Amino acid sequence: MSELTQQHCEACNKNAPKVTSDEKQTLHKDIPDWKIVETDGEEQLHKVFKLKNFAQAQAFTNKVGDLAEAEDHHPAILLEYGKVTVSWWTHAIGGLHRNDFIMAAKTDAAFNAMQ
Ligand SMILES: C[C@H](O)[C@H](O)[C@H]1CNC2=NC(N)=NC(=O)C2=N1
Repeated sequence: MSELTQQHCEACNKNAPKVTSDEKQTLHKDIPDWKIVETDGEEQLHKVFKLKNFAQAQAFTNKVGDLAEAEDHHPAILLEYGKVTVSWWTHAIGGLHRNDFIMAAKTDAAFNAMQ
């Protein structure tokens, strides 16, 4: 499990630093299944999680929501039957902050704990 799961988000404002491309490469190695995609000119982390049915997908969605509230860092989540798509990025800076990699790692851990 990535040691990012043990870390916590720092408060973000518009002056917070985006990850450099070196940091991005290093951090991505801890969460290799996440895709880095550009949406409306802003980089985001995306991953699709497959679950057994709607109830399981909803339970996982709620866990991710609880993590988000605990860290005051919030994702976009698409809940479908047997499938949850999670996207992390930092709205305040229009891109990726270290927080997003921490939250992606915590999301993976929450998923793994349900299996
Ligand atoms: C004050 C509070 O920390 C901010 O509004 C937070 C809330 N959650 C957030 N979540 C994400 N993903 N990006 C942000 O910039 C952000 N800002």
